[in-house]
Amino acid sequence: MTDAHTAGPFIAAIDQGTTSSRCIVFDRDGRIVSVDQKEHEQIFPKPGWVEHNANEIWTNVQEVVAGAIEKAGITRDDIKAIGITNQRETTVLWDKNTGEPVHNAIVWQDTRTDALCRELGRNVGQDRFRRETGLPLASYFAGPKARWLLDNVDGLRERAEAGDILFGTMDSWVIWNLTGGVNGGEHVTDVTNASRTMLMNLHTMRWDAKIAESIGVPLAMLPEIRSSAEVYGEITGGKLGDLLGGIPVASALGDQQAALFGQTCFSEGETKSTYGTGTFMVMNTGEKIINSYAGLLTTVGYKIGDEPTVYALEGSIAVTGSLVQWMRDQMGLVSTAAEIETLALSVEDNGGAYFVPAFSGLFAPHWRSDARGVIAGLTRYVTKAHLARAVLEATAWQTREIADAMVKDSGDELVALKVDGGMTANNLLMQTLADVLDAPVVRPMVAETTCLGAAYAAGLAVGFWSSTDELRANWRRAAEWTPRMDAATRDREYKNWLKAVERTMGWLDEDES
Ligand SMILES: Nc1ncnc2c1ncn2[C@@H]1O[C@H](COP(=O)(O)OP(=O)(O)O)[C@@H](O)[C@H]1O
Ligand SMILES: O=P(O)(O)OC[C@H](O)CO
Repeated sequence: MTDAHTAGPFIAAIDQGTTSSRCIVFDRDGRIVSVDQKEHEQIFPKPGWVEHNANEIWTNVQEVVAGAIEKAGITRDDIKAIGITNQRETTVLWDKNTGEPVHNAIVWQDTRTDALCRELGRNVGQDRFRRETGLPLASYFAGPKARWLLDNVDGLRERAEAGDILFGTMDSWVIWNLTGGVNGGEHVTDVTNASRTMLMNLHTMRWDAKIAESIGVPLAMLPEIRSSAEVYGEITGGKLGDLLGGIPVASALGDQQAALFGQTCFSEGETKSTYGTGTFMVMNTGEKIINSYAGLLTTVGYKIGDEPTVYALEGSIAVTGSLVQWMRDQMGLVSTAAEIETLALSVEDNGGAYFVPAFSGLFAPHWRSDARGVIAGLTRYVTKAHLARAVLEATAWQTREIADAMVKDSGDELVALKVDGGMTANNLLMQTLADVLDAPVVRPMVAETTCLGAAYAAGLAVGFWSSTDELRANWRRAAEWTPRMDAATRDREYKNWLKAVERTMGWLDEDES
């Protein structure tokens, strides 16, 4: 246990993320009692394709849950409930009779459905998808990934139509396995995860039969859509049956929505941004569904049991922390992610260089799958230290573009930004962010807001916490960065950034993917 004075009971949360799975045990004050984490393999079969082995993920989930319980030195009687949060959109199909995935899971970053999305745009029209699902047609979302599997795995469509194949994002896969798997596992998803499939109607909160038909996904394979905080079932399955049998599985939220919840952004207009592999800024828009005209996603923020649905606007950036990883692993420019800050601090500025990491096209607010990465403004003056600056600035400027879009769509000014995620350890980045946003940036004491949000939702579902007001009292500021950049510099740099963004577009031709 991290704190000798921490007393039970506790809530556990599983975060099934893009690069790793972790389990965290929290106490009633929302403090971390123990953590266990395990990375899984990233599989790149072709350029632009990214897969995960869903069996490896399930094995890791069981190990980290057992690991966190052991590290906390507690037993099943000390745990009141377990919550789930997960990388969103990543899609797995499995045979309900054997529990075996029919293919590796297709990850959210995977661009193999680009051509399919363009075809759907021509045949059905962009507007229809945006209006009903809140999402632009893009390879990012789950529905087209399921269609790709149905078209490319031999005999799969017939098996799916016969009702033998189940579809899930990672929440569904984990919950089904936790609650019994082939022996009666619950096939459910929550409204936040369902809102990323491109198959759920945002207005009715049900699967949209016409949209599903136009994408080519049989309704028979889809899970039941439930709220984000309620008991879906009890742990009975796998290795965890003996250790934690009977513990209620009581929440599910996509990881960015969980972070919104963990940051206690419960009021309309409150906004958080999470800096990990990618970056995701999410604004609570209350019970209002705001159609985006500025390139954001309209999505579900959360739904607690029978309470009304809370909606959100989201700006998703595909590549931020993964650019730092790329500089480390592919370019060898630094040996650890943290070193990028030391290298960047060895120079005053970016030396005129701008790095737009459009590795999977550009997500919000552009949604351009034909874009590819660019380093603009190169001269012989530029050193690797300037590039390190440009790498960090890329995250800040991409956030600025999203913040501008949020102001346009919501009409609300950004008063302050709550941040979390691995990259917030970088002080230079956080200062640059405050500078380019011209707004304060604040980080809470518990930076593991994703797991915390899932724990909060599970705790509310079983009465461990009584209300969101009680949760709000747990939020404590750990650090704050205030803007220091003068307006003229900010405007000049933003203009240069936007020029560099222009240069990424149209790199791929219509017939390329
Ligand atoms: N000090 C740092 N400076 C810049 N980037 C960092 C730093 N520390 C970690 N990162 C980046 O943050 C990401 C990890 O953050 P995390 O929140 O664990 O991500 P995820 O949940 O997406 O796996 C990695 O992409 C890594 O490159
Ligand atoms: O697992 P993360 O933190 O990289 O988050 C991934 C997002 O949910 C993708 O939409």
